Parts: sequence; structure tokens; C-alpha cells
Amino acid sequence: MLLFILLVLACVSIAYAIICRFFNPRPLSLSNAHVMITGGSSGIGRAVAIEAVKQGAHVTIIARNKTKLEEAREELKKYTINSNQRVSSKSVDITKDYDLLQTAINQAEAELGPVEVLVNCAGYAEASTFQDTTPEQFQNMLNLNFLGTVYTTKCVIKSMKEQLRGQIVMVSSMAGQIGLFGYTAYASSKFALNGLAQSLHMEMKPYNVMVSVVYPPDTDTPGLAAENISKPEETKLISEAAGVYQPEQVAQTIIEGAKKRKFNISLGIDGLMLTSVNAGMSPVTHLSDAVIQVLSMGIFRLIGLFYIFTFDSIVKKCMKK
Ligand SMILES: NC(=O)C1=CN([C@@H]2O[C@H](COP(=O)(O)OP(=O)(O)OC[C@H]3O[C@@H](n4cnc5c(N)ncnc54)[C@H](OP(=O)(O)O)[C@@H]3O)[C@@H](O)[C@H]2O)C=CC1
Ligand SMILES: CCCCCCCCCCCCCCCC(=O)[C@@H](N)CO
Repeated sequence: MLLFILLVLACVSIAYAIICRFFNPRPLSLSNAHVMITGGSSGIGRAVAIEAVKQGAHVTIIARNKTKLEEAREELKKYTINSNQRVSSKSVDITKDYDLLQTAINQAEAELGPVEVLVNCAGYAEASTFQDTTPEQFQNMLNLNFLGTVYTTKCVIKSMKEQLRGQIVMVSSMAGQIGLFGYTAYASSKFALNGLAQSLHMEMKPYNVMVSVVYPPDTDTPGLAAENISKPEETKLISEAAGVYQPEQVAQTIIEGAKKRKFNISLGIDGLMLTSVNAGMSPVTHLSDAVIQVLSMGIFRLIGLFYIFTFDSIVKKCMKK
């Protein structure tokens, strides 16, 4: 009897492995690939750049401040694993002049070859109630977090299409999956990435160009420190539910997920639950994700209701104070 059960289990796992081989995309190798990272001079972007260099990639980092860029470039060079690896930086504002951005990216491609992986990481958050959020803050967050990603992605898409190879990574946030107190502007700008990512994924899949969306929780970066200065108490208390991660940890998950070409990349157990319950009609790139989503959606929704209940009571308590 035991032997029979073992035999059945073995057959099932072999069948699963075979189906996965056909269903899941072939993983990418970063060795000698050109990886471009916006926001690569600080925080999560910088950690992603380091991880890519460690895996043998040629790396271009994009940001505005030249001093910070140069300092990051010097650090990145320390992690190269072979002598032909190149690390380049381009100082350009991804929200302003589209032609200038295209020129900078063309230059980077002429130097390091066509971009194979683009990580859209430049972004920022300012939390405040809807009433206190100015129209300019709405514009600024949409400009950087959403349009910055649109523009940079547009600049590499033609060459990816021609190469029949590419991975576009968009760094969203857990707040791009659940709307939270204080994040009317920020969450909107991150939710917008999802419509972009899903549509682009469907358009580009026939060209072997795929999209990943990453949903990090709070991460210990200069960006988070700046955000915390003016963050409402409610937003702080609610965000604590998912904890604070280190940028290196987030970067490793991003690189691993991008190499596997996963559409959704999440962190931690609540990240997994939130992503599964949000799966909706999003594309599925990996069989294991589909299996988890199909089996868990109901139960994760139930667990989610408890989170929502807790968040609502935090808001109520703060209001009473
Ligand atoms: N830290 C966190 O808690 C979380 C962050 N995220 C997301 O991760 C991403 C990175 O966050 P984090 O590491 O904290 O950010 P940081 O503030 O540490 O770094 C932001 C980077 O973006 C660059 N940047 C900002 N504006 C522009 C611009 N207009 N054009 C080009 N580059 C620009 C900055 O350089 P410069 O100013 O010189 O241009 C810097 O390199 C963001 O999209 C954020 O929303 C998601 C979840 C949690
Ligand atoms: C099944 C249901 C599971 C539900 C889990 C819900 C947990 C919600 C916590 C949300 C934390 C949001 C952090 C945003 C961080 C961010 O983007 C800014 N810090 C950027 O600077």
C-alpha cells in the first residue's frame, strides 16, 4: 500500500515537472546581459544593480544626481566578477524630456549592447490624507512612478522587439495592490502600473518580451526615511503589518523573479497572500502560481478580511485620539 502511494506521488511529481517544463518560460541568464536600472543610485535600485553586477551583467544605472550616480558606479565596479564587465551611468530625468531620455538610452545601448532587462525602480512616495494631498503631489507621483516607467519602457521596447528578447520589470508596491490610508496619490500611481504591465505583457509575449511587477513592503532606504518624515500615524501603523525589509533582500527577490520571468514578484507570506488574492485576470507565467491561486483564493480573501478589519480599527482609533 505504502509502495503504491509512493509510486503515485512519484508519477504525479514527474508529470508536474514535465508540464512545468512546457508551461513555464525558459529562465534568463544575466551573465553578459545588459541590465538597465532607473533609480539605480539609491535604495532598492542600487541593491538591484549590485546583484546584477554580481551575476556578471553589464549594468547601466539611471538617475538625476551626478555625484550620487558616480559614487554608486564606483561601488558597483567593486562587485564585477570578470574583467570585460562594464558599468555605466546616465544622468537624466525620466519624467521630463522624452527625446533626451531616448538619446541617453540609445547611447547606453551603443556602449553596452541592447538592453535585455530593464528594471523601472525610480519612484517616490509622500503620504498624506486626500484632503491634504496637493494637486502637484498627485501630478508628481503620477509623473515619476507611472509616466517615468512608461517613458523609459518605450525607449527600450523597439530594440527588445527586434532582438526577440527582453524582460521589463516594474517596481510597484504592496500599496499597488491594496489602497491604504494616506496613499491616495501613491497607490493610484502604483495601481496604474498594473494596467500598463498586463496590457504590455499580452502585446509583447509573442516577441519573447515579458513583464514583471514587484510588490515590496516598506524597505529600509533613503526613500523610506524621507517618506517617514511626514507620514500620517495611520499609514505608519498599517504598513507595520507587513514589516520592514532590507534592500538587499528585496533586490535578490527581484533578480530571481525577473530571471524566472515571473509576472508577479512578491515578498514574504503576506506578499504571497496579497498577490494571490489579487490575481484576478492577470497573466500567469508559472504553473505553481496558478495552482496556488486556484486553491487559495477563497481562504486568502477570508484572511484578507481580518486585515481590512484591523486597518479600519486603526483608522478609527487614530481619529478618536
Ligand atoms: N522603500 C520602500 O519602502 C518601498 C519602495 N518602493 C518603490 O521602490 C522604488 C525605489 O524606492 P527607494 O529605493 O525607496 O527609493 P530611493 O529614494 O532610495 O531612490 C530613488 C531613486 O530614483 C531616482 N530618481 C528619483 N527621481 C528621478 C527622476 N525624475 N528621474 C530619474 N531618476 C530619479 C533617485 O535618484 P535622483 O534623485 O538622483 O534622481 C534614486 O536613485 C520606488 O519606486 C518606490 O516607490 C516600493 C515599496 C516599498
Ligand atoms: C490575504 C491578505 C494579506 C494582506 C496583507 C496586507 C498587508 C498590507 C501592508 C501594506 C504595506 C504597504 C507598504 C507600502 C510601502 C511603500 O510602498 C512605501 N514605503 C514606499 O516608500
